[in-house]
Amino acid sequence: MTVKTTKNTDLPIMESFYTIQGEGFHSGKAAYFIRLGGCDVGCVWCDVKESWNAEDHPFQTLEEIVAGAEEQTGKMVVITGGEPLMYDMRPLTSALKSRGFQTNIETSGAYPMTGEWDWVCFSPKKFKEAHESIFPVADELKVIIFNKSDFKFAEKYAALVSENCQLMLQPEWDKQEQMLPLIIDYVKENPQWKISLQTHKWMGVP
Ligand SMILES: C[S@@+](CC[C@H](N)C(=O)[O-])C[C@H]1O[C@@H](n2cnc3c(N)ncnc32)[C@H](O)[C@@H]1O
Ligand SMILES: Nc1nc2[nH]cc(C(=O)O)c2c(=O)[nH]1
Ligand code: SF4
Ligand SMILES: [Mg+2]
Repeated sequence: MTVKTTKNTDLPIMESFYTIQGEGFHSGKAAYFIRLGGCDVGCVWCDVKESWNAEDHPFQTLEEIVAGAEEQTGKMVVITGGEPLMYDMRPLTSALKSRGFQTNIETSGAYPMTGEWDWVCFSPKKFKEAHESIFPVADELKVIIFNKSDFKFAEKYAALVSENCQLMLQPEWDKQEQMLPLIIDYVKENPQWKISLQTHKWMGVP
């Protein structure tokens, strides 16, 4: 019998799945998602509240996590959650990169940046201030538009990220009908922004 011990590089994993990146700059590409358990940001409209309590999700070793990625054909991995930056992301990203994976992260930026990333999608939240370490390394700023005041919130972060950061506005899923027309008008007036839709939900894939 082998006894499973918990190492401090183990991580709580809610789910892992090979799908199509539905959102943002890499939308439409095949990607293996690894969803970490644990988030204390508390977005009222969060579409994955089951992820919040880390204790609900079993720990996996780095070897187990990477083995799951290696079962798939694609080489792009998206680390999401929950809030991945609640954990030190150096061991996981280094293990993935040493096996030739592209490492992408979806994060609120509410915790200090750790890890070795090929693509950083920064989605700031009103519910918990972002840590300044994310501003220079964000490749993509993806702001969720839940109400009109979120355009001003988006511009506040656009001024903080680097000049070549991609600027994306994504309607909150349940507010799409009201917010999408406003987003369309906004992007026409402010063409530095692009629209991001949650296309996986339209396609009926995870
Ligand atoms: C569930 S979060 C997990 C990663 C990280 N905690 C974050 O918020 O970036 C993944 C992405 O989904 C977005 N998101 C969450 N709930 C949403 C909703 N109801 N409508 C649109 N986007 C949503 C987040 O802003 C984030 O960009
Ligand atoms: N297909 C798909 N694309 C996504 N892009 C970001 C997601 C996330 O929850 O982080 C997500 C997701 O949950 N599914
Ligand atoms: S930060 Fe991300 S996972 Fe956490 S509550 Fe907000 S949307 Fe959900
Ligand atoms: Mg999602």
